[in-house]
Amino acid sequence: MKKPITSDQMYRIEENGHSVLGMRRFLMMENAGHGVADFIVHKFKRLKNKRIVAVCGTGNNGGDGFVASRHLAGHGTKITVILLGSPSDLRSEEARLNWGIIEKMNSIEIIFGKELTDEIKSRIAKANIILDSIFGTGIKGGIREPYASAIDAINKSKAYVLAVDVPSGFDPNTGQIHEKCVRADATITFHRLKTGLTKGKKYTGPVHVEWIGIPPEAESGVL
Ligand SMILES: NC(=O)C1=CN([C@@H]2O[C@H](COP(=O)(O)OP(=O)(O)OC[C@H]3O[C@@H](n4cnc5c(N)ncnc54)[C@H](O)[C@@H]3O)[C@@H](O)[C@H]2O)[C@@H](O)CC1
Ligand SMILES: [K+]
Repeated sequence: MKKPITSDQMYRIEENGHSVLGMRRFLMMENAGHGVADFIVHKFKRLKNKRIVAVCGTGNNGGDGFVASRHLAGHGTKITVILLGSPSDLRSEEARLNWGIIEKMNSIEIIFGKELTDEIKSRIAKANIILDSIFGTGIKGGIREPYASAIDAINKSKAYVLAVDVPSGFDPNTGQIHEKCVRADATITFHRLKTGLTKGKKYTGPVHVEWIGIPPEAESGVL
């Protein structure tokens, strides 16, 4: 197994890949989102008529959820993207780019807002598959609303839950919980294991590492 890394090391590797090697962040996000979609396609041989709900935050973890949803749209599924926030809160260029694409897709239902409305709760409750794209390596401090209620709603649902990078609420470095945490059936993490993911499977389920095309040379000077 390759050596696990901290979230800070991951950001430095990403920055080297983007700025030094020209492997742009939007390409990394494309590979991450495609990896998530591919994982679901292989896990569920028949996706037709499955209700997939991607619950997304406003950072790049959410952006991975937008990309995964776009890839899954070709499989005859019913996909809903829930953005917990406003599109104007999307922080990075790559998340905004991918939001701009799914906004134009009739095959994806989009719901957004800063509160966990009954409509959002109902979509989560009725889902067969949930992509947990609320927080990844950018998580800091206690969980605020509407995220705390969204985590509760995901944990209450009977859906298969795939955590994108880390379960939301899980500290990628220590494996500790930020008050509450998505309890995932499986986790797909990117580039390398994060150190916290080696600390027990209660919240993560089995962890799959997806290579997202960052050249190994980007690790130079970091590891
Ligand atoms: N590092 C990399 O090389 C790559 C990262 N990608 C994805 O990007 C993620 C990291 O993205 P970001 O750095 O944008 O961070 P995240 O998307 O993990 O989270 C950041 C967002 O959550 C908010 N937030 C953080 N803690 C909170 C709390 N306790 N309560 C409420 N809001 C909180 C922040 O204000 C921010 O809006 C990774 O986990 C991964 O999924 C991928 O797109 C591919 C490449
Ligand atoms: K997540």
